[in-house]
Amino acid sequence: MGTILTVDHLDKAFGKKQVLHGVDFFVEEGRVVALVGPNGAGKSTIMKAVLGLIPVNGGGIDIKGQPVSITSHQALRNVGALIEYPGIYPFLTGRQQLKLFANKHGREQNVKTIITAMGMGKYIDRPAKTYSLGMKQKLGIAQALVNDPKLVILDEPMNGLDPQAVKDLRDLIRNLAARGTSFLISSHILSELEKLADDVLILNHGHIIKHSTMAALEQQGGVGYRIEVANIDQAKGALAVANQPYSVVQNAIMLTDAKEGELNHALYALVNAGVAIIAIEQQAHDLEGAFLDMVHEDGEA
Ligand SMILES: Nc1ncnc2c1ncn2[C@@H]1O[C@H](COP(=O)(O)OP(=O)(O)OP(=O)(O)O)[C@@H](O)[C@H]1O
Repeated sequence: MGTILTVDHLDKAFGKKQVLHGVDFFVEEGRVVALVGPNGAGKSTIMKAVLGLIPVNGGGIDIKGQPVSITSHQALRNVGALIEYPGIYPFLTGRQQLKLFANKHGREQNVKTIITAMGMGKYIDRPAKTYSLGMKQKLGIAQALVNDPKLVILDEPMNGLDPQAVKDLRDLIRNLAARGTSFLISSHILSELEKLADDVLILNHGHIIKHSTMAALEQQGGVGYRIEVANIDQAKGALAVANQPYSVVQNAIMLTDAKEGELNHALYALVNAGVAIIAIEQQAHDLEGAFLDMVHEDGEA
């Protein structure tokens, strides 16, 4: 699989404020790439630049060998996007709007397919002014997908969606990616993208501070364990003697980011001290923690 999007040393300033500093990354075909970062990190600015919506001060954007800029939009024919708020015409129905966005070729079928895939059949023939926030968001995503683009750029697509809609959207994106569609998806909530993304770009203060696969980031997040004990004070004493770092939540010992052998070491110390162990649970990988550590180390308090 080749590269569909290359962002090369992108610089952007708004007035005197430098917002992007030499941003470099690429998106490969069929990959779902998460663009993650705190509020104001520059996620939307990158997306607007990739879509040729704002001028940049340096660097370049290339989609499948063609440059994109504020004056050069040819490469965007195969790109679908939802940036910030979906553009909705209140007096048109959802279906009428999708038809407006859909290319002439295969219009009827593409519109029907996306309505079914997004589960919008019940309300698609009502005027959009009667839609809830989540319905409008889904319509915006459907507009981005209706022409079966090769690259899809979605800024905070899960905003306003209920848990079922979030799951449906994830399934749809994974299916499209399996057929070769590439996605660049922003969020400041890493856990939201955990089940969805193949690759992660972490942006802080306009710098890419990490470009990694989701799998590698999960490893970095480390594994945690929760050890429930009968007597928490006795357990704390035993772990202190064994020099084992831990934290306490109610009547349980927590080992966060546990290195190999650490669980054994802690259990050995507890059993040796006669502490009754009631339960041991493995905690999910602490991705959010890994993300916050990286941003914090980079200088975001
Ligand atoms: N049109 C503009 N004029 C001036 N400053 C701007 C403009 N657009 C964005 N900025 C500034 O650029 C920085 C990056 O904004 P951007 O919207 O790209 O961040 P973000 O990572 O998408 O944030 P969020 O998670 O809050 O959506 C912020 O400091 C913001 O105030």
